[in-house]
Amino acid sequence: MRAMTQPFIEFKNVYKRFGNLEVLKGVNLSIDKGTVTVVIGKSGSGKSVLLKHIVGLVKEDEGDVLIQGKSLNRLSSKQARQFKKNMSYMFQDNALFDFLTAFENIALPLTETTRMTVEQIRKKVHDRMARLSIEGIDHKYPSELSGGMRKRVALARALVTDPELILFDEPTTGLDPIRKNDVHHLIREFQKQFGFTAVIVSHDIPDIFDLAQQIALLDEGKIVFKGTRQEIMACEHETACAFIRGREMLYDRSKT
Ligand SMILES: Nc1ncnc2c1ncn2[C@@H]1O[C@H](COP(=O)(O)OP(=O)(O)OP(=O)(O)O)[C@@H](O)[C@H]1O
Repeated sequence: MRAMTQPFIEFKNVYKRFGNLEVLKGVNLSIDKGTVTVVIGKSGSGKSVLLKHIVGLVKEDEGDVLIQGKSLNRLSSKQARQFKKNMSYMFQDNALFDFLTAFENIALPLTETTRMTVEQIRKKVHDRMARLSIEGIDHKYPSELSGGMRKRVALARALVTDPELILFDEPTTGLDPIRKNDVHHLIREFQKQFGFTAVIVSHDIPDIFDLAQQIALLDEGKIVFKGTRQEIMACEHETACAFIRGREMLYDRSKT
């Protein structure tokens, strides 16, 4: 019975501090398999730190992060390897390697983590490139591509291993509103097609809500609101409402 309802990822009372700075102060969040969760919150509130717990780049001081009911810290090295293999991420700051071509960037997770042949890799990479409409740029370096194209290459790389889980940290940073919507659309389409679980940190409010089954607001070190798009937009939760109203005003201004 428990197995039926077990979340894919669960933060249980997670605390994290850096020196004197307490960033997470008892985070509780459940993420179900195959769903999209959007994490919002003020700049510096700890959204990236939250994501980095899942990747293992940051370790909690107190509490626990569970993957399918098992503490990340208690996975055997084989289980940890398996989990990492089934996960990919698209982070704003380490999007692509400048010294690798578009093809090499997309192929990298396959060359690093699988024993696929050169031909199998070529097929897989070209399939993802075709689905993202970026054929013919195999030999281009990131510096030769537009911002929107670079995001597509990063997305192709995140998708190339058929991961069960993809973490997106502000995947549309630096794009204009049209290209932002373009990336949202691609994430939504691929999530529907491949069914991966997604956790997206985003400031694209309210547009990003269209993708999400669950929206979580991180504020003062805690998840103070969890709900659907309809629930947050109904504006019945004071903090969540104030946050999205503030953001919407900024968002509308940036569109004009
Ligand atoms: N490795 C680290 N060492 C020290 N401080 C850190 C570290 N990582 C994050 N922080 C601090 O933790 C706080 C939360 O950072 P985080 O990047 O998670 O915020 P965020 O909500 O993602 O912000 P933004 O929306 O601006 O990207 C910040 O004050 C940051 O400086």
